[in-house]
Amino acid sequence: MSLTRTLTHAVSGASCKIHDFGACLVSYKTGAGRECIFVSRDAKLDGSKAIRGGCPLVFPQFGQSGKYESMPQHGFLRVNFWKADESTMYDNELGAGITYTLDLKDVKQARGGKWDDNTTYDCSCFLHVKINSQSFSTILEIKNTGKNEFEFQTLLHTYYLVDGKAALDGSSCYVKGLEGYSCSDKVSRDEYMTGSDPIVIKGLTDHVYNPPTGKDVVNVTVGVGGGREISVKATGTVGEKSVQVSCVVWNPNKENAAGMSDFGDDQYHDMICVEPGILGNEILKAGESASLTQLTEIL
Ligand SMILES: O=P(O)(O)OC[C@H]1O[C@H](O)[C@H](O)[C@@H](O)[C@@H]1O
Repeated sequence: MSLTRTLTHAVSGASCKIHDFGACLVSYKTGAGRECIFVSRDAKLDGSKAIRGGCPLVFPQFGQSGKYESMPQHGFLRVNFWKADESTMYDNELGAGITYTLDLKDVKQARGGKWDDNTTYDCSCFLHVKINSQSFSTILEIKNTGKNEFEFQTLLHTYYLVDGKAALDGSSCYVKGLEGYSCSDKVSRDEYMTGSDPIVIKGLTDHVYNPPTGKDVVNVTVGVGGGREISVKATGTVGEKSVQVSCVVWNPNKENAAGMSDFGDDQYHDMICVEPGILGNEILKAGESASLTQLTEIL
């Protein structure tokens, strides 16, 4: 049985592939057939490890916070099998789409800390994927189905394919639109405000950009090599209110690529991760839902 489902938008010819493990979007091709998503050639696609590439889903923690330290990095969504809800599939003039679901009771791997087998929390997660000729969107929705509120972080860890091995060429691979954000550099431990220069990959890059007060949405333009650009817009809600969305920019560079068994030593030239996330330790009350929406348009 194949673990990957292909969705095609008949009118435009655009298509995407979604892997059941982690409901990971592992390919999006425009109507003209251009691939936009990076997946490592060494990625494990058999459910034995989080997929190295695509759009891994992060929840209830980003990274390895002290609070849930017994839970593996980035939480449990990316390392469990989700169910495709075939009743939600559609393909019409505006686009094609499908919804995947994961209930906490079906989470077999990476439970831990406050989310271990004795947890007092419960949740159901939904990933809505939509594609059309020039864009794809992923909406991650988390519903608190338990009796207790919980604190969480969530993020869409999207790996974009960079053409022409240009990830380290700042003239064609960059992120614009994060001016005035506060940057937390996880490598140097520096904290600073961004200026007007685009963000470029100079070496090992692991930056968390938090927006200034009053700015909730992420709206960036990403250079992905060969003079091509994409637009990434992201919004977040918790309950009825809109919340601030941060943006992580990551490239493992030579030093970290060498240490990853599921990433080709030279492949850091071929990708840039631009990862919108709700990282403010929001509280999700019983019965409420949170959502993180990412819309990527190929310009
Ligand atoms: O290796 P992973 O667990 O997939 O994490 C890959 C990367 O994810 C994010 O971008 C984090 O900011 C990085 O610190 C981390 O290295």
